Amino acid sequence: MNAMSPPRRRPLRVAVAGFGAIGAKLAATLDEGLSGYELTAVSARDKQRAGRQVATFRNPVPVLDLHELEPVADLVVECAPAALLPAIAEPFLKVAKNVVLVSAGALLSHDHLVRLAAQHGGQIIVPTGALIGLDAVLAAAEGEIASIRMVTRKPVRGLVGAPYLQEHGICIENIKEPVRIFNGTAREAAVGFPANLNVAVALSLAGIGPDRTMLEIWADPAIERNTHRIEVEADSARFSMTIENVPSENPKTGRITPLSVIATLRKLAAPLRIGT
Ligand SMILES: NC(=O)C1=CN([C@@H]2O[C@H](COP(=O)(O)OP(=O)(O)OC[C@H]3O[C@@H](n4cnc5c(N)ncnc54)[C@H](O)[C@@H]3O)[C@@H](O)[C@H]2O)C=CC1
Ligand SMILES: O=C([O-])CC(=O)C(=O)O
Repeated sequence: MNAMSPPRRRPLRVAVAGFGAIGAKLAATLDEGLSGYELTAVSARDKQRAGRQVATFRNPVPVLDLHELEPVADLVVECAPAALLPAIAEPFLKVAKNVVLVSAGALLSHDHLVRLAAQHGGQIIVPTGALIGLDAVLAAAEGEIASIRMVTRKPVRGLVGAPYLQEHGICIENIKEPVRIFNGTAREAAVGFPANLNVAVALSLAGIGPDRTMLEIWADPAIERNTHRIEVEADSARFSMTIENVPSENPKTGRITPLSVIATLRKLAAPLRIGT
């Protein structure tokens, strides 16, 4: 290398844990080429099905069990059911490697993961995901935020099966009008709606925490999109934002979510970073 040539860094080896609506799109994008990264493995519940999909990649990678990912990757992206978060993140954090995660709601019941990152020097990175505006919320949180309120509206098929509905005997399958099914804190929502409200927890962690971030959830038979409206009152600014997400093949997950993960990875490796 002469004095003028740029330093060459070896691409970061990435494992994608979970191969559903988010993981399959992310893995395919990594396979097509994302500067600074190399896909080295994926993990899926149905290994044969994932194997058939991965076989069509330019560079097919192995489909491994979760505990086999750490030795073959520098970074893991968690895109699996929330309950698997510790099994995915712990092996990486224990050896000071970074974890990008989308099941943000699960962080509240597994906050030891943040201590593990601090103890060993790794990092947990939570993309904005299906939400909007965490940059402004983070900036406002450097001052004083008086209140954050979010209202989520989802089509019925984006909410059915949530534990909160079952526990409270709430049946939404045949509703004809919008129904408010939850009014509480982000912490309570994470327990009651683990596959639906990661965004509320991400918002709370960016802002004033899960016990002060207030949330309403509406089941609305007339809408097609998962819609989140946020209202923030702070000493630096007042702002409100709405995002209307096109559902992916998983009706609980907005199509923008894997794109947010891809943008996060791109930003982590970029010579120019835009946004907070
Ligand atoms: N932060 C955000 O904005 C958002 C977060 N999410 C969350 O992201 C996570 C993933 O969402 P989707 O991709 O839509 O889910 P999905 O249900 O489409 O995919 C989950 C994947 O995990 C895999 N899986 C299940 N058990 C496994 C095991 N033992 N080992 C390896 N893989 C296993 C499944 O095979 C499947 O491929 C969920 O927790 C969801 O709630 C979803 C949407 C937005
Ligand atoms: O809006 C979406 O598409 C997904 C969502 O609410 C979440 O997982 O937090």
